[in-house]
Amino acid sequence: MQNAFPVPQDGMLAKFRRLLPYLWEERGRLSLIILLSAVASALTVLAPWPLKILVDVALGDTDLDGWRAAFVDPEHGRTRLVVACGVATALLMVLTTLVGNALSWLWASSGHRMLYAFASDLFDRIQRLSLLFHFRQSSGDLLSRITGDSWAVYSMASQLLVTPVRQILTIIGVGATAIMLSPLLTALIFVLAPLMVWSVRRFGQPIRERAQGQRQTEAALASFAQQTLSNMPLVQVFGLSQRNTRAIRALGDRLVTASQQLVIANDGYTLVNNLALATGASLVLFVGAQQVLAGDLSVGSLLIFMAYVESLREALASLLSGYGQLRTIEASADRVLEVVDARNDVPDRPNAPPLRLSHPQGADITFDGVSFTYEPERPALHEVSLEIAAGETLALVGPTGAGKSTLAALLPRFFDPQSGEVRIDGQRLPDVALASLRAQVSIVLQEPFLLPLSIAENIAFGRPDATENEIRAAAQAANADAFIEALPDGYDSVIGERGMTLSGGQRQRISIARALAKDTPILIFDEPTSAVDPETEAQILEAMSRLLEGRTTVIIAHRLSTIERADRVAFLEDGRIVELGTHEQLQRLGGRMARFQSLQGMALHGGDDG
Ligand SMILES: Nc1ncnc2c1ncn2[C@@H]1O[C@H](COP(=O)(O)OP(=O)(O)OP(=O)(O)O)[C@@H](O)[C@H]1O
Repeated sequence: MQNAFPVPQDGMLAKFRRLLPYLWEERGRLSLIILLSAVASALTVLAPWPLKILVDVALGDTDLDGWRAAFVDPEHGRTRLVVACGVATALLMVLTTLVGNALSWLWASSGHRMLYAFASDLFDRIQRLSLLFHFRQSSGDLLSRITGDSWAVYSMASQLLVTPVRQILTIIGVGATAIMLSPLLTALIFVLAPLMVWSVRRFGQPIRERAQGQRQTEAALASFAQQTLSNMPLVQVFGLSQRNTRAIRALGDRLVTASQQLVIANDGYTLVNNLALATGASLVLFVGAQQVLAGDLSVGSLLIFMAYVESLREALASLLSGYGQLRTIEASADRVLEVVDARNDVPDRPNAPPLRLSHPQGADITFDGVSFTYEPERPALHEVSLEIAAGETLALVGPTGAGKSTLAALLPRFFDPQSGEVRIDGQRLPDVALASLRAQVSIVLQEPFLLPLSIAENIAFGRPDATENEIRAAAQAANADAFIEALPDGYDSVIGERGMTLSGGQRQRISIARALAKDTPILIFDEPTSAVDPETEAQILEAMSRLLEGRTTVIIAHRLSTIERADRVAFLEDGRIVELGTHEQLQRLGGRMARFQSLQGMALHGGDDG
């Protein structure tokens, strides 16, 4: 499928800068997160200190800035200091947990708020893009951009702001405290830590690759299952169930292998991680012990260093892994910014006036030298000119691919012609507010479109303020009231709920009722070709006649019975109107339309109610 997006050219930082407004919206919470991160870093630095004081002062003989004198009283020996160290350790642990919880809570709420604000803006943007864009872009791809790639804004805040602030503060705090205790050991851990992190990262790479492999297999399995489930009639008629089950099992086997490989890679990573930590810790222990023996370092300070080795390794690893994820985040940012930057083919001019209609019934429609092309080399419409008078019903007839749907789609501005213009009551469509134009147009599609809502809601779709009586009146006029009333929940029956399904003819009558309820002066009707029984067809035709009254209707007609109801017929071939007139005129002319009709005789007459 052709991609509807231009290739993004910006650098990584420029892309991230464009997502900053979403972070700015959360500035209050983010500031609090940064403040709490500083507290968390301070707690990490303080955590091993009670142990040092316990070892050096309470158990040993060092007098640390008068601590010994203050806490070790001659009466109770060292007990008071031991208790104080125990309480301090417990307090630090509780505080660390509480601050960690507060941080998780704050980040969960503001991170997700940013994510959903961004995803809903993206969804809104996608809904406004022209149908041309949607023809070119698969809905699955757009869905993955909304639900998957919009996480870029969350990950960006996390990896470029929240994590680095916390880890850099920890590194500074740990580094400064360590230098005060022993510059030599500090130098050693600062040289060792990046090496330890590098070795861990080096062996961590296969995990990412294997995790990706596992996700791809999972996605293939889900997509295969989804395709199978949505094509059940085909699966059953062609007896594909066994073949499909074999394919699912094969995918399942691949998934098992991928999961095993991931576990092996994870175990290997943990092993390297622990080896790296053990090497670093034993080197610090060795050099530190020499210093203790030489009287240059206390035992408690050595214990602090041992704790700091782990804290530093953790902080650096987290910083580097965030850095490693930047490319992935950038790839997602690209995909969401592509949607943000996608050119809107049907721009809505700011401050455009609303469409003003000048007839009591319907509106004059003019197609003036309109050309349109989906793909450059295959024009779908060639300089089509056509006038439709207010209140007239015009049937568009022609072979498949002639351009009937394309011509009709220009009216609600699903897309704009590349040349020529469309006017309603003399006003060029791009000159009026898009919403006001679409408010005057109803569509009944060949494939009736119903949402999993109640029948009443489906009818009132284009006019949410319709009263119960108006909904019922529309259903009655569409010959739908009787079958709706016969349903267990009547108008409150929800489509698709508890197996509630409707026949093609019933669905069609609901979509006619919807158009009647919207009650617009302009109607586009794509006539259903599906074979319905003569009684249902007669009911649809009768409902359709009521629908056409007092409106300007463009009807893509496939049946003789419909063509005969139209005031005029435009016969299209290869994107051109080749004949135009009343049905009788075109019959008498004995030209393309008459020939087409006689060739299509069976289809045109087959469903006719006459
Ligand atoms: N989404 C699209 N992308 C590319 N080309 C398209 C697209 N839709 C239609 N076309 C092409 O434009 C031309 C006109 O198509 P259109 O659907 O308007 O014809 P139609 O007369 O309504 O046909 P049908 O009766 O089969 O619905 C055809 O050549 C078709 O292949």
